[in-house]
Amino acid sequence: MRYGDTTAVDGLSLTVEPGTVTAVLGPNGAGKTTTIETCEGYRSPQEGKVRVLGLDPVRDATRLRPRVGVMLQSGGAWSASYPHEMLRYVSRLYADPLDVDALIERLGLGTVGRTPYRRLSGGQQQRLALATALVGRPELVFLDEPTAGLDPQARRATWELVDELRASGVTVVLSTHFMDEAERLADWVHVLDHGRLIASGTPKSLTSEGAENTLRLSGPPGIDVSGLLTALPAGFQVVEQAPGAYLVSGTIDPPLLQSVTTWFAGQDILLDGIAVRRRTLEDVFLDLTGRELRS
Ligand SMILES: Nc1ncnc2c1ncn2[C@@H]1O[C@H](COP(=O)(O)OP(=O)(O)OP(=O)(O)O)[C@@H](O)[C@H]1O
Repeated sequence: MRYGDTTAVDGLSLTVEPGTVTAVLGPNGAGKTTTIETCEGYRSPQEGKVRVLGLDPVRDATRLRPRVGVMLQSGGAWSASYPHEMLRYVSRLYADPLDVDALIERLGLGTVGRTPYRRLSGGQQQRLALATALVGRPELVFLDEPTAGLDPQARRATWELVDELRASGVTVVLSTHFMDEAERLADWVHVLDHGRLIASGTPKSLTSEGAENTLRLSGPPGIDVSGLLTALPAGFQVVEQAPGAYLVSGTIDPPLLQSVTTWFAGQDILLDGIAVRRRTLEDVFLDLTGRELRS
């Protein structure tokens, strides 16, 4: 997929298994939305082939529309419409829709019935977009950043809905910038960068590759950790990830933990947090895509 001189999606090849939740991850501009919108039939690729439920998303759009739910990153709503009105209208386009009132309650939109779409908060607009994607009982749902801008309660409610969709056999493809969300929800994760697939696997397989776990320390900022590095066996890494937050990577075992705390005691530094954790998907993501801010 090219936009002028920009190649947004570049030789990407991936498959989504029916009945699973797949997360598409990647830094800003990686090509996630373009990929998803191409699968939704909103964009035609200049090269390559897309099949959704065995059909061509552009040529067979009329056959696909009743079977596919779409939540766009933004837009897609009539600005003057009320949430109930809009959802009821959309529901009537489907043969066997969900109960609109129940869905409205479920997504916490019961109290905003008389507020036009344009005056809803960003999070309420997101929830209405999610309801619109689900009301037709789709077999396959595309959710582009479904929890962006949601408060923690709404985020959890969305996660539960996605769990239920999977339990009822619906296939879910979502993009997200929340690594904990991908780890919590996804059966399969695809990481894109510069329009290419750079990693693919279950959250568990991706996080168990490389270092087994990490040691996270918190204490005063700006400690010179080069001395600690020399006190540890070869092959370990120590970085100050954020002011006062230190990460030791390598195989963390009890003697290693002892070496670390002994070194800090020798420096007369009192740490206020020590935690041994396995690598998170966020660690993997930053390793794969770098820590620098993208332009
Ligand atoms: N309509 C367009 N015209 C020109 N360039 C575009 C257009 N849409 C996207 N792009 C470019 O294509 C690339 C991929 O964009 P895309 O929106 O697919 O990325 P993304 O991974 O979804 O990003 P984000 O996480 O910021 O939503 C970017 O470089 C973007 O600037």
